[in-house]
Amino acid sequence: MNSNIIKVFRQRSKFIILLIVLLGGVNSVLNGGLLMFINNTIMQKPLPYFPQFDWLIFILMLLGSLLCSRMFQTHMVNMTNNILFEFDLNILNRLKHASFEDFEKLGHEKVYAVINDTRVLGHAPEVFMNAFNSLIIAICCFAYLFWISPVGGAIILMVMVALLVFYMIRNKQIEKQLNQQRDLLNSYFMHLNDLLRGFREVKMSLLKNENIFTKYLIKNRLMVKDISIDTSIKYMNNELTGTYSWYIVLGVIMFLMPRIFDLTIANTTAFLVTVLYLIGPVAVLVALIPTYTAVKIAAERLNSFDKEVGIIEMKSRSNENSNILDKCDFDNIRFEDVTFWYSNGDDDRSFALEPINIQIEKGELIFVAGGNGSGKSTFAYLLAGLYKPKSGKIFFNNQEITDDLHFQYSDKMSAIFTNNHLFRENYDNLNLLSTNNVLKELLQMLHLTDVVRFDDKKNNLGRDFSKGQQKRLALIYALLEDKQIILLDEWAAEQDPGFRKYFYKEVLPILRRQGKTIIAITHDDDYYSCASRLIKFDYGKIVSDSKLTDKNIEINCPSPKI
Ligand SMILES: Nc1ncnc2c1ncn2[C@@H]1O[C@H](COP(=O)(O)OP(=O)(O)OP(=O)(O)O)[C@@H](O)[C@H]1O
Repeated sequence: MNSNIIKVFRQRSKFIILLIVLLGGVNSVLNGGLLMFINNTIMQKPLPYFPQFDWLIFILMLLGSLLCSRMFQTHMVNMTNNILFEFDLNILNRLKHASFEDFEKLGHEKVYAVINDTRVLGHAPEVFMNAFNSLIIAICCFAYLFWISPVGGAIILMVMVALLVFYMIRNKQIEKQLNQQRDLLNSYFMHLNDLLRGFREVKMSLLKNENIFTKYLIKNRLMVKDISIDTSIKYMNNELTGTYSWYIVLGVIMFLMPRIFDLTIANTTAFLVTVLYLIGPVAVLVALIPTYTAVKIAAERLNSFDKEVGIIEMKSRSNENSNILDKCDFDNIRFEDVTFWYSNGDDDRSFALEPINIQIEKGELIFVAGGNGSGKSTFAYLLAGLYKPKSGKIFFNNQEITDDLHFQYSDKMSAIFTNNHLFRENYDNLNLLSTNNVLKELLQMLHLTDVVRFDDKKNNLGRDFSKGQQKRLALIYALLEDKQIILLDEWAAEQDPGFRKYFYKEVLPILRRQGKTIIAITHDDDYYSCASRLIKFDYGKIVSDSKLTDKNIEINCPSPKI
């Protein structure tokens, strides 16, 4: 089982675990005691001590058991919920510190499925503790049976062990099916993700609508249903075998044992009552087998999730380097022989960027151009610190960006990617109130004044915008973040021709005058002359890098003070 999961269990206070085990143990012994008490009363055997107070002892045992039971359950509820919380926290922490690269490889569906796994794991202690209690009761019962008749006790023990072996063997087959079910859950979330994100496209095509449901989602559920029925029937068969084996045991006690071992009626009755009493705890122990299998599978999946997301040591964020990049204003970024590639397998590179050597200076307005698939966005991800170079180095103000500086490096710039996401909440704590004059000027600059709806209560803006308006709003948010470097990936693609011209000829120069360094990926060759530098990519390689004349910088345009 994964070391992290064990850590979550181990982190519980030893005292609480000991208390729970103790309470469970005492309760089980009291339960066993109550059974013997009842048996003795049936057999009309008086108690060896204080027989005249048997009723009081019975009540005291009952109260003791109730009290232990209640305390045990309360602690269990607390522990289970704390563990569930810690599992959630563990996953959220992983995501918090995960790199974009790891997350991209992982996919959304695995995150959803792994959250499911934590639910299974969180309830594990409860089940195991109940099983532990049942085991103690079973041990007490067997001790009692051996005490009444060692041979009889041995026979029943043998039957039980045989049953257990039978269950274990059958369970091995079921485990494979449960693993299959878990794989199907992953792909179910993947298709569901496709459906929910592409709902509009699905509704536009009868064929797509039909296929995504029948060939993927419903087919997946059908397979899960079939496997689930099969495993449930296997478990049911196991349980029926178990239950009816008990009746055979009862038959042996009733008809065979009195004859073979010469048991008295009183002893036979004691045997019967004890075995009947044993059915409950043994059933709990047997029910543990599927739970154990489910827990094992969930733990393995969580383990591989941990590995895929990668572990980033928290100390790397808290060391003395932590604010090394904060201390200085942006001066330059330098790529030294930076390479990157996507791979299908171990050595199979589907696309590779050839070593990049460039230097970006403060105040530049760089356009990055090139055909589709030439590597512009991959370069942008490297520049943004979302991808780490496979080889080579990136320097920020001559400071090498080592692994522990990557998050800070990314934080130095604002980026708007092609498939930019507008968040529902104001996670950046921006001032989005209607009283913010800077915001008002930016809205004016990007022609959104009449479109935007302020929500002063939530310090947020309404979200009903067209694609082009969303990009403009994203740019406003990026400018409110007030970072010195702005990275734009085909930002103007959704803008109308008039606004596009205004953007290239007026907005970008204003931003430049304010000291921003802008790197914009663009296919708008009509406006390449607006840049101070043009970098062209082709087949993963920079094929040209030319400085242009700064003719568009001095434009008379109202300049918002940001
Ligand atoms: N996550 C990924 N995994 C594997 N290959 C990828 C991934 N992202 C991009 N690629 C591949 O890398 C190559 C370069 O892609 P990139 O997105 O950098 O091109 P681009 O120049 O930005 O193209 P476009 O102008 O179409 O946006 C493409 O061949 C693409 O198939």
